[in-house]
Amino acid sequence: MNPTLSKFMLARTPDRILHPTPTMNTPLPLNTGATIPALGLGTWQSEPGQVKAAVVHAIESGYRHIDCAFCYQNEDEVGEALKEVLAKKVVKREELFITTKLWCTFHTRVEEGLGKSLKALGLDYVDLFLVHWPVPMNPKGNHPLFPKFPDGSRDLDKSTTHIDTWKSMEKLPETGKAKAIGVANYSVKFLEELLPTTTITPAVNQIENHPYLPQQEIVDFCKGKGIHITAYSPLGSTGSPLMKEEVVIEVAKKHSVEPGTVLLSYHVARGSSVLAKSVTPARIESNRKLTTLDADDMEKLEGISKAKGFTRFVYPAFGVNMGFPDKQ
Ligand SMILES: NC(=O)C1=CN([C@@H]2O[C@H](COP(=O)(O)OP(=O)(O)OC[C@H]3O[C@@H](n4cnc5c(N)ncnc54)[C@H](OP(=O)(O)O)[C@@H]3O)[C@@H](O)[C@H]2O)C=CC1
Ligand SMILES: O=C[C@H](O)[C@@H](O)[C@@H](O)[C@H](O)C(=O)O
Repeated sequence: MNPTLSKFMLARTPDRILHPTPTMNTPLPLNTGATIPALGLGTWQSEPGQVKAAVVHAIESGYRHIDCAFCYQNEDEVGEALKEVLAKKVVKREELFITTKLWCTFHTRVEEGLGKSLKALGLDYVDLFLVHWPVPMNPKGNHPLFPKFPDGSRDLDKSTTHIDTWKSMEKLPETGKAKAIGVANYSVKFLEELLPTTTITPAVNQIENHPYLPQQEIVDFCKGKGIHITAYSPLGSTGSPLMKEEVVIEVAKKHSVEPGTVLLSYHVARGSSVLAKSVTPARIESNRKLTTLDADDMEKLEGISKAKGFTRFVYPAFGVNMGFPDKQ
């Protein structure tokens, strides 16, 4: 083993680097006994008209993990892509890892929410079903996805809580329609509320995560509870601003790789899986590459937010204290 890596693993965080030679489909363990491929293709803001081709291209070029959500309003097109690759026998269903998410206006209609996604995706089951945000919104408001009050604030459903939502989520694995269940955008505060009430521990917490927002507290907390972290917006979301970050470029040059490779590999080095969105064929291909980062690389990447502070790119105006340390 690389002596620097070995020193890092022993001296700092013993089991932090799980896969010294990661690949896009390195299987990372979930608390269900299943595994999740290290890299997934994101589909948020992938426009209808573009997302089918992106998903087909990704699967044909080796991706096995696709991240979807009902509120992305493109699951029918993702479904067309899945139908095509399955019909062409590029891949078998059981070789794919498909995630989707329960939208906020469906917290009191969990089975119905999953059913809508399954229908759009053309699937009998998903590998992972996540509560998208721990915030129920009014199912009978003035919009099916984003109900608002006249003053523009989000119309929340205060008659129920994310804890009630999880009780309904827990009924899904026995139906076979969701192999695993989990959460997204949960802070330590919300997990501390939820975990004492559960019969099934969430398999995954999908969170915004990148060198501008390392979220060490929730990463460590989840690790202690056996909850796998999936990192979203690893490139800094729309426009991929982190690709231009000097330290990232420096680490990429050292390894003769693209900055994207560094940004994606950072998560796998922490034991997390990671989602990168692109509808551009060359980027979908380039994002497949992961590399091994050593202790010095990780320290440099961790130094970015120490020097510049935190930046969170995805913070919808729910008007709720999410318990994120960078937002208090
Ligand atoms: N649970 C949740 O609440 C959330 C989940 N997610 C999930 O995570 C996924 C990834 O996060 P997302 O916010 O989309 O952002 P990413 O960090 O993946 O960045 C996407 C942006 O980077 C561009 N890009 C992709 N690859 C490259 C490359 N190699 N070089 C230059 N630019 C590149 C894309 O452009 P282009 O497409 O034009 O190529 C797009 O503008 C989402 O799509 C979604 O599936 C994201 C946010 C919230
Ligand atoms: O998954 C991506 C994001 O969470 C996205 O679904 C939300 O930011 C949504 O657009 C909102 O405004 O609440």
